[in-house]
Amino acid sequence: MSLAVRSPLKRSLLQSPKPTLQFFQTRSLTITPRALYQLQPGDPKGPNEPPTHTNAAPSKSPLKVWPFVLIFATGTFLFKAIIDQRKGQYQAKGPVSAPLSPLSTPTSSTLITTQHQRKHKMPAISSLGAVTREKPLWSPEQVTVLFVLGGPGAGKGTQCAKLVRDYGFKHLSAGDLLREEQDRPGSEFGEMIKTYIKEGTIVPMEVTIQLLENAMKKSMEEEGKSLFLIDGFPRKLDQAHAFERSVVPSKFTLFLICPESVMQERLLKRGETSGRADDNAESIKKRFKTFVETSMPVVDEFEKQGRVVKVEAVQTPDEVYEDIKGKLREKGVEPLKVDFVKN
Ligand SMILES: Nc1ncnc2c1ncn2[C@@H]1O[C@H](COP(=O)(O)OP(=O)(O)OP(=O)(O)O)[C@@H](O)[C@H]1O
Ligand SMILES: O=c1ccn([C@@H]2O[C@H](COP(=O)(O)O)[C@@H](O)[C@H]2O)c(=O)[nH]1
Repeated sequence: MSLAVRSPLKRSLLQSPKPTLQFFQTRSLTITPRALYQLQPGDPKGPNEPPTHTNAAPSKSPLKVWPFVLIFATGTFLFKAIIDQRKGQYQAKGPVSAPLSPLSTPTSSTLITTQHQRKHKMPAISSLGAVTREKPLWSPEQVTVLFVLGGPGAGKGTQCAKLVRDYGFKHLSAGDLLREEQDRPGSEFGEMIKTYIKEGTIVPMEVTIQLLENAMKKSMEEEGKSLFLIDGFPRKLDQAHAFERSVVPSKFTLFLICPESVMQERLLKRGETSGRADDNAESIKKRFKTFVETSMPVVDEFEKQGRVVKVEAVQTPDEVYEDIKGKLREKGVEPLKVDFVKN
């Protein structure tokens, strides 16, 4: 676009040498040697005295001014065109929301609106910079992450509670973080999260990854914990790639295998008391569909990379946990040692 605009103007300037020539001819008069010059009334009498006359004949040639006007106008036009083009790439047309504390990173005030956000009609997000990072924030030596995946109701939360007790992990449930953000007064994402959860679909990764990163930072700063169990995440390939690229590569994924009929029964039972908007037959059906179509490809990809530990999750919680412990041991992950002191 810029070429089409620039070239006719450029051509007209190049094809017309006259204005430039006229300009230098006019200027050359002012440097006429003093000896050839007759002193006029009003001319300065000394080197520090200004002239008092203004009787120089006004130039009749408009070409003296037009080259400058043309160059200035062209420059301004091109500058504006470039700025507008860049704005279109990075900004939404809609209103811009202010940063909000749990989702904002204090160092970044960048306005990011990705194609993804536009496609999903998300509001422009201030300070959700985590996913734009090209290098991971932490290395696997600094931070250990185990993902815990499985269908809805497979028992991820139940098993994570046991692992926290025995291994000293920090448990971060992506679903819990999203529900917390949904209920936070003043959250600009609350309504959006509510809709995604009710429909059993996956909240855009920018929000979930920023919530996780903020929670990880908090845990490291306040509790000194850098061993994380990330439960119910990543639920989609884009999340998996973005998290490992910009936050930290995971160590491996613990995957709980459970038939839908068993999970449905558990969720309907849980729904009697959980108060969760998605523990009902209609939402459960949608969650199962999302799990098969969107989340299983994540497990499949990690499995191809040899990074999945699979455990059957139909037995009692304690039996499932025994299997998990055995598999973790094979991977070199051991429980915290407790020394009992005999009296
Ligand atoms: N092995 C098990 N046997 C029977 N019930 C179980 C078992 N594991 C978990 N439950 C029960 O099933 C319900 C779902 O468990 P849990 O919340 O741990 O699953 P989840 O995978 O985290 O679910 P979601 O993905 O919906 O958060 C809970 O009521 C829990 O007590
Ligand atoms: O990475 C994630 C994790 C969860 N969600 C949404 O939250 C609900 C509930 O998740 P649970 O793990 O069952 O608590 C899930 O159905 C998704 O809608 C998400 O979008 N992204």
